[in-house]
Amino acid sequence: MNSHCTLTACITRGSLHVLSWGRKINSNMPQRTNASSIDNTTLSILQTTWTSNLVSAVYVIVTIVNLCGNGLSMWLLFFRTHPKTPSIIFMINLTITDLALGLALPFQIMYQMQGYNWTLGSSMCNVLTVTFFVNMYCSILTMTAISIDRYMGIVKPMQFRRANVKASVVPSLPVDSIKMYRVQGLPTSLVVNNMRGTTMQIRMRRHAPPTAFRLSFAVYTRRSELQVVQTSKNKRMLHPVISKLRGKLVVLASASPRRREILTNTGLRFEVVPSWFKETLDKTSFERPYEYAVETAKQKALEVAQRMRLKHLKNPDIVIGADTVVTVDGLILEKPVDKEDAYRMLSRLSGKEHSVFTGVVIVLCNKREGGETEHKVVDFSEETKVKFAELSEEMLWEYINSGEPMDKAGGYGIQALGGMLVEYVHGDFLNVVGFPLNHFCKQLGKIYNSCPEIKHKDLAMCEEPWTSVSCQSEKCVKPEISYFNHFDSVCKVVKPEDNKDNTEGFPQNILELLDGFKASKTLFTASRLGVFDVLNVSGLTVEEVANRIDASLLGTERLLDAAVSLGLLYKLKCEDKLVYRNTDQARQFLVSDSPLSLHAYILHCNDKIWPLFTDLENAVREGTRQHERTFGKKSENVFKDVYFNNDEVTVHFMKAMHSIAKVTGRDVATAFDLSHFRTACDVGGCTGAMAYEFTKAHPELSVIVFDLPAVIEMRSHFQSVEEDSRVSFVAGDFFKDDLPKADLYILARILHDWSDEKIHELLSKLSKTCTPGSGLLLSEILLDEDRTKPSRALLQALSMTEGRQRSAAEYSNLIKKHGFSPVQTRYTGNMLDAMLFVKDDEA
Ligand SMILES: C[S@@+](CC[C@H](N)C(=O)[O-])C[C@H]1O[C@@H](n2cnc3c(N)ncnc32)[C@H](O)[C@@H]1O
Repeated sequence: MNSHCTLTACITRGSLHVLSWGRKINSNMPQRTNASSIDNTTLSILQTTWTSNLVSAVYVIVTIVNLCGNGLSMWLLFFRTHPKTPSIIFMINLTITDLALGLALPFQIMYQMQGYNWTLGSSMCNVLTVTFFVNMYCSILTMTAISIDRYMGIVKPMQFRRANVKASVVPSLPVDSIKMYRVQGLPTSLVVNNMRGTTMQIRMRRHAPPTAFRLSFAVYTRRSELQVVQTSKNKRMLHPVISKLRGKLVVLASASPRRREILTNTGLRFEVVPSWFKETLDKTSFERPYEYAVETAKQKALEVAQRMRLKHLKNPDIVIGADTVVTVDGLILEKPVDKEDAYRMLSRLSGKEHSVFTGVVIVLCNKREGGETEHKVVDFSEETKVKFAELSEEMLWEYINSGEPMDKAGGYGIQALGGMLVEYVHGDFLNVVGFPLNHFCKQLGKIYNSCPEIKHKDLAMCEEPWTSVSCQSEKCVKPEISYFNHFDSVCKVVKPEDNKDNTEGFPQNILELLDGFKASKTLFTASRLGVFDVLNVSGLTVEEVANRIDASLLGTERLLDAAVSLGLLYKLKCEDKLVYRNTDQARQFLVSDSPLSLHAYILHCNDKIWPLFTDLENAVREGTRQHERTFGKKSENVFKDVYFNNDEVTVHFMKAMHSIAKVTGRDVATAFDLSHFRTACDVGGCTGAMAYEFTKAHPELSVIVFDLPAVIEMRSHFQSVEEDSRVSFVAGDFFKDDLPKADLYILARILHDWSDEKIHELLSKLSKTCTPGSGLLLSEILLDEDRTKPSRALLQALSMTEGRQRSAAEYSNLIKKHGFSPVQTRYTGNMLDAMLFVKDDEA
């Protein structure tokens, strides 16, 4: 593409020289004619005709080559080249100017053929003159810009990449060797050594199984220029075993966008539910590094399998967990915690070969009658050897400052900038990226081929034992109540596992959705009645619970059993009595005074959100807020009119926000390196719960919480032991009052409540307060770009007032308009994601 454009441009530009040369000759001719004899005049006329015909013939050829060449170029650049990187935009500019010239040339031909007689009037003459000059200047400027662009790409590759974050086609680089890495005979990556002795790994944008992608062309032009343009085929399930998963609820228990991309490219449909399991296993207790990776992957996958059942009320069929570690000199390197840690890791890797292990766990889930879920765990690991080039201090710091190392095992990402550090890769490239796809497909093949007609109920036939989720108590055991055994002797009972065909096409997920509201209300009611509080000390019988919560025996038994079925409580046989006990999660999140209690938020959902949902039909019909209909209150501003119109309601609302911020705040506060900020303002910071997480995570940071006066007045209800002097409070309205001065502004769960117009109002005020280099940290549930997930965000949107949920790109577009540039986006895997922006320099 590059060479093609340049060639057409050269031919067109060459024609201009011929044109001026022809003109020169011709303009000289008449002078000589005037000064000479008749014979000379005749000769001169003959020469003029001959020259003008020759020049016209050259123009005709140039016009044809120009229009065909540049037309083809345009088509390729517009429709066949993605993404539109800055280099491609330059090419498009160049092609347009050349096409404009090509379109003007026929007029020149006509002019010459008529013996340099212009018959089209002065306006047309002006248009053509302008076209010629515009073409010339645009071409010169575009070529200058291309030269600068390439200079930056070669001499300052890191900054270049940061400045062109969206560019994934590598700019043209001087190259002296190219190695192509293949998986099953097809290319997965190119490693390019350039003239400066550095190495660049060019990833294929789609890491699909081999045949799922197509390298459309890699042109090695003039021996020193490389352009790679790659297109991906429609996602199809090429591995037979992947198609066997069709219709199953497959879950990836990982927040890694790289694993998600690798699996997406197989054509597999799956949900992403990032694990909450913290990677804190003791590494020294594992003999080999891959055992650690496998165990971590297992814990992640099992945590998600259990949480989905309890929290999302879904029973996944398969949960996939993965963990990648880098090992060098007998040490296991995970993700660096800060820049210094990244520096230590990368300098260890410099000039050496290291191993990358990914442990993968496939958890097959089987729901048995009675609601219990059994898990079969299949695991494996994959090793790939990678050698780093010797890294200079400058290169190391440049790479660390690019921000890329922070969320990557070993502190580098081979598929991105980190590819430049790599000398060679032995083994599966995708394993280094984070997921050994080929090995995964083989394992799935083994599972499905050993149980060919695999269905939920048939999984039990597989050889390896199922592990049940069991009660941990020493004294208490799960009650053995086998109704089937009891009745078997008197009548024929068809057990679910005998009924081979009844689950095929059974709308399990729809039935679970139908029951979703019952499950929510069970949780709300148990919380409201204090069930989890009374069960926090020890196991109690139904009578004891009924007594303490002051409820009927029958109703309490039903509620407790429903809570057991939802995995919120255990029901145990203890010294001949049946007792109920909190599960670990209930103890941690549902007991009202536990540090991470969601109790207040659950009550808020019951009291404020539930009634709104009973009016959902009206909200959908009318597309408006339902607060007036539901609560009998007019609500121009939902905060002032609904939540803050009396002290008790204000405190309840604040408690709800407080409990969510306690659970989500740490991940938001630690999402980015904020070490260069000293003061922050948490705009709409409510009780300060989020602010405390920020001061805990960043010892140098002070945070001012800015919120409405009604909220700040009530903040004494939330004074806690962890309160520190670095958090202060200022009352005000962010639409009307000046914001406190700070280096960093935090907008956590603020923007989704407002329309684009209101957001612009707030951002414009914030932008005026900020100086260049100030930060803006946004925390929201970020929608996928196709706005189809996560459902938590989309369900929440149903009860919104004037706000809406947005994707990272949508938030970014709003914020960029106010002079901020996006630095990093982090999907925390927790309830809230985060994006960091910096204020640009004044233009
Ligand atoms: C959904 S809560 C988020 C609270 C907190 N940022 C968090 O993440 O936990 C929205 C907060 O914005 C505050 N707020 C709403 N309108 C405001 C305004 N005009 N000026 C200042 N604060 C406002 C509310 O009082 C509330 O505390």
